[in-house]
Amino acid sequence: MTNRIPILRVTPGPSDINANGHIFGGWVLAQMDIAAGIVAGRRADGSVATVAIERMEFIAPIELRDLISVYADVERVGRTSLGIRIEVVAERDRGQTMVKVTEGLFTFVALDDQHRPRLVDRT
Ligand SMILES: CCCCCCCCCCCCCCCC(=O)SCCNC(=O)CCNC(=O)[C@H](O)C(C)(C)COP(=O)(O)OP(=O)(O)OC[C@H]1O[C@@H](n2cnc3c(N)ncnc32)[C@H](O)[C@@H]1OP(=O)(O)O
Repeated sequence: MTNRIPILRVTPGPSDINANGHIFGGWVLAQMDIAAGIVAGRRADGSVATVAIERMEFIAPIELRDLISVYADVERVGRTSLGIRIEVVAERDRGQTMVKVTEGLFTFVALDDQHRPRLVDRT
């Protein structure tokens, strides 16, 4: 994990805290969607849209001062769709502690100019 390059590095803000004092799941889900969309768009060489969140697991809470790294990789290339696996790691205690906080598998569809599914080059 430590040698991999994250697609995003980001910190949550005070407005992202929920009633438990942790970060809203929706905030991290949005970061995952952005990172996975970048990877899917690169692989599909153009526009993509999220069609499904096939799996999403909140493993550990995110804290306000965490530095969040979002990793995303192409897991599957279909006819017009791509499966992107995402892992989110929180860095805390000035880099002393790394915690895997969420993981997920999102499906994207490559889009043409009319926003309809477009074939992805599978070679
Ligand atoms: C040089 C370029 C660099 C680019 C660098 C880019 C950087 C820039 C990054 C920005 C990245 C932004 C990322 C935005 C991410 C959003 O936020 S998008 C917003 C939320 N999503 C939407 O609004 C999409 C709404 N849905 C739709 O418009 C339509 O459902 C779609 C996506 C056009 C698909 O239409 P459809 O008629 O359902 O398509 P259909 O032919 O039935 O299925 C197409 C494929 O999807 C699969 N599929 C459909 N439904 C499902 C499902 N529920 N579960 C699993 N698979 C499914 C099908 O199995 C099929 O797969 P293939 O067998 O072809 O591989």
